[in-house]
Amino acid sequence: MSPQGPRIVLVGPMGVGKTTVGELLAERLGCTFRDTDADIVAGEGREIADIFLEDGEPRFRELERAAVREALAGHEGVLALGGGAVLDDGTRELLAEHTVVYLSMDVDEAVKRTGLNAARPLLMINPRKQWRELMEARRPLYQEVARVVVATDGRAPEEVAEAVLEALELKQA
Ligand SMILES: Nc1ncnc2c1ncn2[C@@H]1O[C@H](COP(=O)(O)OP(=O)(O)OP(=O)(O)O)[C@@H](O)[C@H]1O
Ligand SMILES: O=C(O)C1=C[C@@H](O)[C@@H](O)[C@H](O)C1
Ligand SMILES: [Mg+2]
Repeated sequence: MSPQGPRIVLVGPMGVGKTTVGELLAERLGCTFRDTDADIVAGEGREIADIFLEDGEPRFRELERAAVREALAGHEGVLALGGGAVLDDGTRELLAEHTVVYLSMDVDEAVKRTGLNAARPLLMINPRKQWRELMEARRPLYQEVARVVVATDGRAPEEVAEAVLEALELKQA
């Protein structure tokens, strides 16, 4: 158990429902929701896509590691991390001892959820292949940091939130 820091940390691929489910969980637990992607945008005064373009992914991962460190130390509600945060060794180390939940989905669900989204240019070209490769590379990293895995396929956000509370035995009668 982590006596301080977030009650729940959500990890998982983009579009899996970290924000939607995180806000529901915060409501259920009577605490606040925070998202490290939003912290980075606020801190930098730039959109994430611009940080990637202007400074490159390695710099973004450094900023993300700092944002995760700060949020783990200073936020006591529900915390969502960026979809690629687990790629960084240092960020994964920071997550040890925290209550991390991996929200998972299969490739079909990922393609359905994100669709042809212009905000995700990487996924415009052969989205199924991109998703398969991304999931194969990241699944072991999500599993490494997570205390529990909650599948989101075919479940409404409320059902996913319920399953998270059940898995963590945080459900109130
Ligand atoms: N369980 C669910 N079933 C169906 N649709 C969902 C579910 N959870 C979230 N969605 C929808 O999928 C989209 C992405 O959800 P959300 O923004 O919560 O994901 P995210 O993990 O926070 O994504 P990002 O990594 O981009 O921040 C939204 O349109 C949301 O309404
Ligand atoms: O999957 C990823 O690598 C990313 C996911 C987003 O949450 C952002 O953190 C950023 O767009 C990178
Ligand atoms: Mg989100």
